[in-house]
Amino acid sequence: MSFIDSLQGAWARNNSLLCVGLDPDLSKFPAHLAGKPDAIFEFCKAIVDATADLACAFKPQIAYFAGESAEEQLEALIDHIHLNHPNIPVILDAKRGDIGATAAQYAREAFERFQADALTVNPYMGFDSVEPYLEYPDCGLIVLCRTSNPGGSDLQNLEITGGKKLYQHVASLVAEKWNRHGQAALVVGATFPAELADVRSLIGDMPLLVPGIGAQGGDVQATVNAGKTATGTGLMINSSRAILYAGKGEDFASAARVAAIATRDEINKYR
Ligand SMILES: O=c1ccn([C@@H]2O[C@H](COP(=O)(O)O)[C@@H](O)[C@H]2O)c(=O)[nH]1
Repeated sequence: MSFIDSLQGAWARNNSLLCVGLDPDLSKFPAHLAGKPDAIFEFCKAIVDATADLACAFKPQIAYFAGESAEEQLEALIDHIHLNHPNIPVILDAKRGDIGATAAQYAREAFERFQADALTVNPYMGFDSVEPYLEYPDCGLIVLCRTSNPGGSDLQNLEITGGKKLYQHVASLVAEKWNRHGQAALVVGATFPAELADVRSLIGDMPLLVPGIGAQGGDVQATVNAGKTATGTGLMINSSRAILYAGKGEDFASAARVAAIATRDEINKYR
């Protein structure tokens, strides 16, 4: 099944636009996991199993695994999700971007080694740097457009030809030219709801991955109002730290579930 079909199924089945981010930071783990060789896998598996009926997607951020030389635990985690929660797509957040020959290897890594359903990519190097990912038409290609961090404005808000801003150009370029197989989505931060509404007006119903609620303080009501489609979907609203570290003890997964329910329900209030 394609990423887009799987996402649409999860939106409907779980009645949820919540993407649970998997950013495993050992320094924030509960004490009983300290020193365990597979602590990252065990932590993330418990979060996944506690939230799978509440989510439309899972988003592991590769840096948290690679920084601990734990890529094998990432492979095991994605295998676990596919086996036990086959209807929830996995977005590998790696923000790749390089010349075509290298991008082809990044595509193999994401879609063949890790078996991710979608990958985040950086558009800065242009079309030939994203073309290799189009060889995997069932996999999602999620392109950075207007990121949630304050420094995103340094380049993405620059006015380019015709008074357009760079992020607006990226949105239209992806929607009109790069999305040859209907597999594309964009990243737009919840911390910039006006730009989120602007991007939605440029791209039709293309899905948006929206980080920035929770720990980054983005407003849920403004985010949903700005980004939803006419059917009240179109969004993967990510929260990582606010869910993962909602509890500090052995019951961390139950605490994460409570936080995920509250977030899903708040999102649903405004759909
Ligand atoms: O613009 C962007 C793109 C990606 N991210 C990633 O999303 C999560 C956010 O984590 P929180 O703990 O919910 O703040 C993290 O993996 C980032 O790398 C983003 O924040 N903004």
